Amino acid sequence: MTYAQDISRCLEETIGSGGIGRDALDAALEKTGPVLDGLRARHEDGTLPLLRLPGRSDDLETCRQAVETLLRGARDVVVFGTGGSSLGGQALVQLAGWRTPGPAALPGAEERYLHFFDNLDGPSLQAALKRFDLKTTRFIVISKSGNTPETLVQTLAALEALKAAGLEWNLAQHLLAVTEPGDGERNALRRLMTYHDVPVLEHDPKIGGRYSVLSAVGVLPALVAGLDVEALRMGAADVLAPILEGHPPGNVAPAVGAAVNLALAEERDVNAVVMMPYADRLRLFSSWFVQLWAESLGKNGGGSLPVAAAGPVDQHSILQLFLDGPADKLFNIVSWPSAGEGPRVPAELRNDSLVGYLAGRAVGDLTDCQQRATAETLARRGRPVRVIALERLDERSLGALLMHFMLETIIMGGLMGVDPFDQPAVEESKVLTREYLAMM
Ligand SMILES: O=P(O)(O)OC[C@H]1O[C@H](O)[C@H](O)[C@@H](O)[C@@H]1O
Repeated sequence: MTYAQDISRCLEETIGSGGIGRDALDAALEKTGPVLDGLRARHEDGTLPLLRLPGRSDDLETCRQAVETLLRGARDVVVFGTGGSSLGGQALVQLAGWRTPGPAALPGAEERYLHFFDNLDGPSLQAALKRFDLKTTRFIVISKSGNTPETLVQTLAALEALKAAGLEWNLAQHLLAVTEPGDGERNALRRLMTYHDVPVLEHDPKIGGRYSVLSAVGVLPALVAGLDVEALRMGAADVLAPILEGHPPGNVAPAVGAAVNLALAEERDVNAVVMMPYADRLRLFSSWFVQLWAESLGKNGGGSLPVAAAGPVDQHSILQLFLDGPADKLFNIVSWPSAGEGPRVPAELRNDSLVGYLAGRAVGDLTDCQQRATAETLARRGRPVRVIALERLDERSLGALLMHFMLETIIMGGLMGVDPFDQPAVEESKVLTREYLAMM
């Protein structure tokens, strides 16, 4: 396994009354049994294609070719898409160093820059389209439905800018889209792309946006960033295997995680879940998790509030509240073997009265100790903490982490009796937005 899950500090026997009893955990775990059976059945009959993705590689070649073509002569790659059509890709490419402090270019021989426009904002879009050298700019447009107005408006603006720059004759070189199959009757993005002869990759209609990170939706940006996408899928397969092999729930890490969540909610009124990785390269993983957990489980008056945090930086902002505020949260600390990593403080400073304690230590030594200290301090305060310790920080373990939380979320949906794949409530404001637009 590419990670170890430690839930000991979620238990009453370790942290006192803030934790759950073994009986409550066992009862919750037992409830996951039928949900796991259901997942196995859906893998078998193919009705949940997310579960088939880890075992597939046939589609990766298509993605690779599309990216290779798109990148010819490219300097800037812009990804349009929002929510599940963007956050997974962002979480993946951050592993390659994207949006970590330092130079903005992607690592690699050529100078290449990646930009995700996942929020709609007129002035920033206009300024960017003006500043990009459109001859060397490429657009990857991702929308499952093909009808999300944010993404459509961005794409239409980019098309106009490309035309104004005299590049209308070569739009197929500048754009690549991912959307559901269909004839364009109901899918505006597909119709637009077909009209302009832009290549389109298929988005499986049965893989919802927030579960699509392992599909072309995440794979395309990952390939642009030079990541090993096969390893990503392998990591996901590692997590899925115990479910498909019919292991008891206690041996299925995502089932254990879901059981802990359920028992803490029912027994200890826990209503928030904090995701706190100790790595710059996992900060956007937390953002991806927020959408996954919130949209999947926030239903019928239930669900717990996902909070994206990061260590050690948030020790200097929100940790006070975590330790001493309401005792209503589960903390997930994601660690990796950082000890020995990064620059080292000169050993000669060992006798310095103020920094001597850092002498000879690598930066990673400090973050490793901080991560352990935070987990332990929370536990000593009676706050439930789960530690997910990655064996390494690489594609395989990130694939595992992503799959773990997709499965944990789906299992949690089963335990709560909600459909983890829909988001009916948000549709209402979309309808109202259209009404307001019509009245303007
Ligand atoms: O991929 P799209 O169809 O454009 O959808 C993008 C996003 O927008 C919607 O509002 C949903 O709430 C999200 O679950 C979805 O990921």
